[in-house]
Amino acid sequence: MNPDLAQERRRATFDPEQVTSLLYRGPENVRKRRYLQNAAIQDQVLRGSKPWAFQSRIEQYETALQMYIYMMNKLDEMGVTDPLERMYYQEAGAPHYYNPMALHTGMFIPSIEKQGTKEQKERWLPMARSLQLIGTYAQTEMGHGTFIRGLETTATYDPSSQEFVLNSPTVTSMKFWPGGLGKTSNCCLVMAQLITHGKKRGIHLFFVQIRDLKTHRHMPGVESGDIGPKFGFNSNDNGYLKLSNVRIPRENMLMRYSKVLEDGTYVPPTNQRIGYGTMVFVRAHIVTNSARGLSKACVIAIRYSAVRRQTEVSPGGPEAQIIDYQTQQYKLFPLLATAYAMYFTGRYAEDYYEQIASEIEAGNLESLNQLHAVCAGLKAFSTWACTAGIETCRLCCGGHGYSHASGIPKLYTYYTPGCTYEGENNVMMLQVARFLMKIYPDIKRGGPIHEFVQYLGADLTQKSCMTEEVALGCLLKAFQHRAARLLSDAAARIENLVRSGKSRQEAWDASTVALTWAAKAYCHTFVVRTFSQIVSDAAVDKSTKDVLTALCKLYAIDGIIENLGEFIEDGFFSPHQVSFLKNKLADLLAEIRPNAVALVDAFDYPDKTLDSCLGRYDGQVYPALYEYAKNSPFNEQEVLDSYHKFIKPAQTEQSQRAPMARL
Ligand SMILES: CCCCCCCCCCCCCCCCCCCCCCCC(=O)SCCNC(=O)CCNC(=O)[C@H](O)C(C)(C)COP(=O)(O)OP(=O)(O)OC[C@H]1O[C@@H](n2cnc3c(N)ncnc32)[C@H](O)[C@@H]1OP(=O)(O)O
Ligand SMILES: Cc1cc2nc3c(=O)[nH]c(=O)nc-3n(C[C@H](O)[C@H](O)[C@H](O)COP(=O)(O)OP(=O)(O)OC[C@H]3O[C@@H](n4cnc5c(N)ncnc54)[C@H](O)[C@@H]3O)c2cc1C
Repeated sequence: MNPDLAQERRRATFDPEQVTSLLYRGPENVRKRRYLQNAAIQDQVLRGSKPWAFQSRIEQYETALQMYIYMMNKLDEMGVTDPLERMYYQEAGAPHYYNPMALHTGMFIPSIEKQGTKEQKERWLPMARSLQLIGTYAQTEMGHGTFIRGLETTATYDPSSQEFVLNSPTVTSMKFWPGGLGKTSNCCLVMAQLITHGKKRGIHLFFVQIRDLKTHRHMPGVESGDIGPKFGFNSNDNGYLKLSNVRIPRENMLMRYSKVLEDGTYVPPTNQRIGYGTMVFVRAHIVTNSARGLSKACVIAIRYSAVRRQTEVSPGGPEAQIIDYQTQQYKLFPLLATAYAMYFTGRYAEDYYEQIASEIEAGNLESLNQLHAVCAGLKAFSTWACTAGIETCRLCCGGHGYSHASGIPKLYTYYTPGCTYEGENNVMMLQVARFLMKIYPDIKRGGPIHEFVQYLGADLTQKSCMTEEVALGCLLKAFQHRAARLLSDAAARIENLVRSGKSRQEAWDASTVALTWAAKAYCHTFVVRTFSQIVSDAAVDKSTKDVLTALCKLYAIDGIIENLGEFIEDGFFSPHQVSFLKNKLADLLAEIRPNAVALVDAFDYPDKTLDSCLGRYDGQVYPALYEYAKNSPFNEQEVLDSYHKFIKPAQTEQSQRAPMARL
């Protein structure tokens, strides 16, 4: 054990086990999580041969497939059915690979479960669970990802044969990006424009078999393939799909909410957006996923910062641990606080999703819009925070952060597409703004509205209650004030533009930056509120609560300092109050410092999950880096063939022109 890291753990003022328990919802869940992680870590088959980063793309794909299929079988044998528990096992078993069948379990099966009729579930789910059907969610096209009402793939109903005929009429209508579509899947749910009786009825999901179930060759009229290497996700065959007069039976349209009868009569759903449900479900889960990504980067960067020593503080004295530099703390500790904030908010988002989803199941769609706004906003807010945070962690590791040995570049390339997939973040924020603007008149009137948004009607002339002590309640009020004011500013801007003669749509289009500010501020407030609520309700001892409260305050204060203009432009904070905040920020960095390592230990990631030479629990960073470097295929030969092919001839040629000087 590295002595600095051992010392850090002795210095902690709280029991990390209590925090682990809070993060993973109780000691029983922690026990199960550890059991599954250990089972994966100890499994020889999952050890792998060659480090992930040294493999070709095809090798990465094949290794990922082999490992995930093995793990699916193992999980079935162990009787583990809960998706989260399955994920814990997989995360420890194959942390380096993005599962080529992720869309099968993450979107294909859930879509059938949520949007299929009883008969459709009976028909497809057993086959999907036994991998006879391997499916994906094929919505995005080359020409459209965001504006899904503009999708071009058509599904035209032919009453004479009671079939739908699917077509990709243009190059841009080709499905493009769906995970596992290229080579892995033999079927997919295709989002297509339904046409019956010659009329367009909007987009709907259709089950389409794209490959023969025995030979895996393409079905007639189907062309599909891999889209090529990407920034990350390279063990996944994100694919393209072109459909030419592909016929499927009427029963293959997912008909739980909307139907096409035998004669082609269209029965619309109660709410046209109910068919977007799978996206809402995934968005709710992306929040905790972002917390996972950012927390892993924090574990790596904070442990490494405790081990790494750089620069004599006084001439001839010992070099300081880099974690002792206040600037390093200012980069890392707010991110640590953000990771905790996102874990707690993710838990809230998942619980809220389950609550509203069961209301929807029971036929009550009243809260669908609000659920959509909450999930869209938190998905965007959390993925932005995660991606930016991972990059800061990488920079905090200096040169070694740039190596795959650190584990951070892979985290970055794995998490950054979260800002784009499942709804591009700016577009998601505009959906939040749309929801807020829609209820704004009710907010202003003081009409009955959900407690999430009540504060948005607050008196905007009020000033901050902040004192030198910097209470959490005052911090939350500051976020509420900022969100209310930015929303009011955006609304006022739209009204002014309308009064000046613009149409409502034109006024909206000319106000999307202001609307996005308002939506982000709303999401930020949501996170601060959730974090402070969970910390204040947490059943932990006083020393643990003190540490978590310090983290929560740091999250809030850092959020204010980073967006200071928005908090002071209307005079809400006085210059005096801003200096209280700045002083408190510095105090909190010092307060968190002795607990930083214990706070990352509390995330409880085994070394195998982190897959990082810098983030090892034992802090043996330097021997690990040396081992990793030795593994490079470059080092398999003392002299590479390329020396004889290129360098030697070049040297010979050069030396003929100018004879080599004696060394
Ligand atoms: C994977 C999860 C498994 C979970 C298992 C359980 C836990 C196990 C743990 C495992 C961890 C895994 C965690 C997650 C891992 C992440 C890995 C994921 C891998 C990658 C997957 C990527 C997949 C994809 O990207 S699929 C494609 C996604 N595409 C999009 O998101 C498209 C974005 N565009 C849209 O959503 C729409 O087009 C939109 C909203 C921009 C505009 O739509 P539209 O034009 O129809 O609407 P508007 O005119 O703007 O509004 C009209 C009206 O509709 C309301 N509305 C819009 N959307 C919705 C909705 N979704 N629901 C409800 N209502 C909606 C809107 O509010 C308006 O209402 P008004 O009342 O009229 O104002
Ligand atoms: C790794 C990865 C995996 C994916 N997996 C799947 C999958 O399994 N299945 C699937 O169907 N799709 C998948 N996708 C596709 C993904 O869902 C889309 O890329 C995403 O929805 C964004 O759409 P787009 O690419 O059309 O972006 P665009 O909409 O073209 O966005 C480009 C820019 O335009 C801006 N913009 C677009 N519209 C608006 C607007 N109305 N207002 C303001 N700004 C706007 C955006 O903010 C962005 O800056 C995946 C993508 C990636 C990267």
